Amino acid sequence: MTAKIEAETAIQSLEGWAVDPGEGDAIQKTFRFADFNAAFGFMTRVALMADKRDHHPEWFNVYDRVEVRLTTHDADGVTDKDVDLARFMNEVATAMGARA
Ligand SMILES: C[C@H](O)[C@H](O)[C@H]1CNC2=NC(N)=NC(=O)C2=N1
Repeated sequence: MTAKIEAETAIQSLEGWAVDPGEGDAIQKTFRFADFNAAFGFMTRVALMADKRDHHPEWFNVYDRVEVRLTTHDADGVTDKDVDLARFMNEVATAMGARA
């Protein structure tokens, strides 16, 4: 199993990510896109990679906004799997023209 790491440590190398202030160890980020098409394109690309890695995001979409929360359920906290998926999301979001 992947080892648990501090959420504060996890976000250090991740542009735009923050420690989730809610219950449980997790990291979070809200992505904004040009429209629903771009937001859903982002979600589609991420979903395929997440399933391939067997590591799935918690997320919520309204129109051009995608709110993401990452945690590793099996480890009951944040792990490198979350860091890797967060980094992939940042790359895809940039490619999809996400707003800063
Ligand atoms: C059985 C299956 O491999 C596990 O439930 C996987 C699926 N996706 C997962 N996703 C996340 N975010 N955390 C997990 O611990 C996890 N575990």
